[in-house]
Amino acid sequence: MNAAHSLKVDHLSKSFPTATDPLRVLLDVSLDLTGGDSLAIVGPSGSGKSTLLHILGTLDHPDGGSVMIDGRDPFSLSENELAVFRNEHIGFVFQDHHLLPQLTVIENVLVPALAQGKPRSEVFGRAEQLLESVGLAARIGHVPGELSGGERERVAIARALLMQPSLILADEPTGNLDRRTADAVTELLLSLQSDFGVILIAVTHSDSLAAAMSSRRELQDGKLV
Ligand SMILES: Nc1ncnc2c1ncn2[C@@H]1O[C@H](COP(=O)(O)OP(=O)(O)OP(=O)(O)O)[C@@H](O)[C@H]1O
Repeated sequence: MNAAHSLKVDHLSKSFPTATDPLRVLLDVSLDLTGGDSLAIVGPSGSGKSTLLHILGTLDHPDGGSVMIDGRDPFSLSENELAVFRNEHIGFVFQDHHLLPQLTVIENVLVPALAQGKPRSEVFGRAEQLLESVGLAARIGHVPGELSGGERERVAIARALLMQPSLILADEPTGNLDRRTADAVTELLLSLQSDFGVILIAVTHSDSLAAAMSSRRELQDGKLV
């Protein structure tokens, strides 16, 4: 557990405008997590899982309620401050992993640091170590197109951990993988998350991923139950 990392969500709400009444997706969502916690969010299609993940990732604003990450309200920051905050505090692992096809594996892992102007020499060693942790030390000079789906997902995990985030948000991280590869990626993600004391929130339809996390909540009628 890493008490320095915290996520506190209080009475979050979000609607989207439509031609008639607004579509009320999140009505009253609250969460209280600290470093080392892992939470699976499940729920039917359209229940608002991705909407919630986008707000927790500070990629979208809530209509009401509050989000505090490490005791700070990201939505009180300016656009530029928020971009830096997001880069330093939040790692993303998405189903289609968003790796840049023209960059090598290690360059992809370095992207969050280079985007922030950190010298390559300062972070290269950590990127190498992370790639070793995910079993890809021998592949650092390859491009994503030369890797399997599970290997690409492991690059995305290494990239998400580069900036020593407080929070990792995963959207269907094993959705495109066969069962055996999915189980291996799940095990790796959870073991690194626990070693680094990061908070992990994963949206998933996978029962085996949800069962491996320390808690599981369902989004139902705009609330987590
Ligand atoms: N930008 C938007 N504008 C209008 N409606 C939206 C917008 N984004 C999402 N919605 C609607 O909000 C609801 C929740 O969508 P969301 O993508 O969060 O669901 P989900 O639980 O992640 O679904 P799935 O499991 O199918 O990915 C859906 O009815 C969707 O159509």
